[in-house]
Amino acid sequence: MNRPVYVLGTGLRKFGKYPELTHKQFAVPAVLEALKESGLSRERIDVAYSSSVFGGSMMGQQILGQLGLTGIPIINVEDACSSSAVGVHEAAARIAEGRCEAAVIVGVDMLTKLGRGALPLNREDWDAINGLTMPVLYAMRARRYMHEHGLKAADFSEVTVKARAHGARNPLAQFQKPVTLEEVNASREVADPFRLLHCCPTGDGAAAVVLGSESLMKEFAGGRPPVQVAGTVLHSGEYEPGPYSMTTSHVSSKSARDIYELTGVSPTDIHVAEIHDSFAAAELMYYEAFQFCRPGDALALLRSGATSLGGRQVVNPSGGLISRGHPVAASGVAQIAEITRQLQGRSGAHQVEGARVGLAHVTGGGVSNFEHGACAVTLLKR
Ligand SMILES: CC(=O)CC(=O)SCCNC(=O)CCNC(=O)[C@H](O)C(C)(C)COP(=O)(O)OP(=O)(O)OC[C@H]1O[C@@H](n2cnc3c(N)ncnc32)[C@H](O)[C@@H]1OP(=O)(O)O
Repeated sequence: MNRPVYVLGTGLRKFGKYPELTHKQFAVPAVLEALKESGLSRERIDVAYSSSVFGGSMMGQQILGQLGLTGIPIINVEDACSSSAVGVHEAAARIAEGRCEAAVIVGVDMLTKLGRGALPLNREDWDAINGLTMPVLYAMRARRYMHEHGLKAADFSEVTVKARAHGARNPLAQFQKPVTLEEVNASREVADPFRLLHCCPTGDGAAAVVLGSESLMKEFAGGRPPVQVAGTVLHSGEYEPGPYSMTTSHVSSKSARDIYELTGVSPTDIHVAEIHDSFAAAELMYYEAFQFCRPGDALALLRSGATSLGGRQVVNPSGGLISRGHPVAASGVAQIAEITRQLQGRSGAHQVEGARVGLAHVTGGGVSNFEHGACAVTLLKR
């Protein structure tokens, strides 16, 4: 059985710093917003998926219990940055297979509670013991990319300038102030070649979506254009014992190939994408993984303006992880909510005009000998 699945509702909190709130307090309004948009009463929700990497055990029960959404399966999903997109992947499969009619998926993380500095890593992991924090891991990949394609560190700054220009138009972004190339290049060094403004920030965030079957979509469309989940793909990296390459994005390239094959959509059909720009260099690498350009042409694509608002294939209109923010477990579902609103023409000053096909890509999890822990891609169509 393979039934169509739709996004019935979205809930997005403004990302930022909320030290006075608990995870539960911050996430509940996102779920309420998504439920309200969906038009579904709580009794119509069959299953819930909840993600929080740093919030602690049973976060789903804490959030949904507050809303009286109990007595249904509540499944807590942890797959680092991809966590809540994995929840969407699983929920969509349940609905497509006819095992349920409606699901709510929520992601929340409050990273400011962790204090300053890089995100804490697993102290039993070999790479982590050797100091491979996320900025360092991506810095190594960026150095290799510079070597292979003749880029300078300052070239990555152009990604940040675009991200911050987009974020400045998004009232829900963590950073809403544009920056200049000079400001990015003058920001403090974090991990060569990255400076502070090449990195996504740590911050607090929560987002939710409600997915449902076609019959529910018809019953509760609420006057908004229906947005279908045309396909989802989930891959974990290959395990490679011994020396392995950290400089390529095999798992994202494989996920991109698979989503195009699964949906019959080609790279040039994508009008809008939210791509995992955790560090500025990553956005360029992922242009190539998603075949928006040939290997080595990513900087030229960026400079052409094609991926900026007003361009033909806009990447990260929300500001992406660099400007909208990256509260780990909230990011995947936030991207999917963002693309849904884009396809429905509801994105205000950062609207991609005429967008009908969009994708969300999130990848993460640093584990020794794995390229990435999990990469999730969701393709949405109006
Ligand atoms: C495998 C995968 O692919 C998984 C992934 O997604 S990897 C990505 C996961 N996320 C990360 O790794 C987060 C990356 N960023 C960081 O670790 C941190 O931002 C950092 C280490 C670069 C800086 O942290 P820090 O030095 O402790 O800065 P902090 O004390 O928090 O902030 C100082 C100021 O700089 C600002 N700031 C911090 N990080 C910033 C950033 N990345 N961009 C812009 N401003 C930033 C803060 O807002 C703050 O400003 P105010 O004083 O005005 O509030």
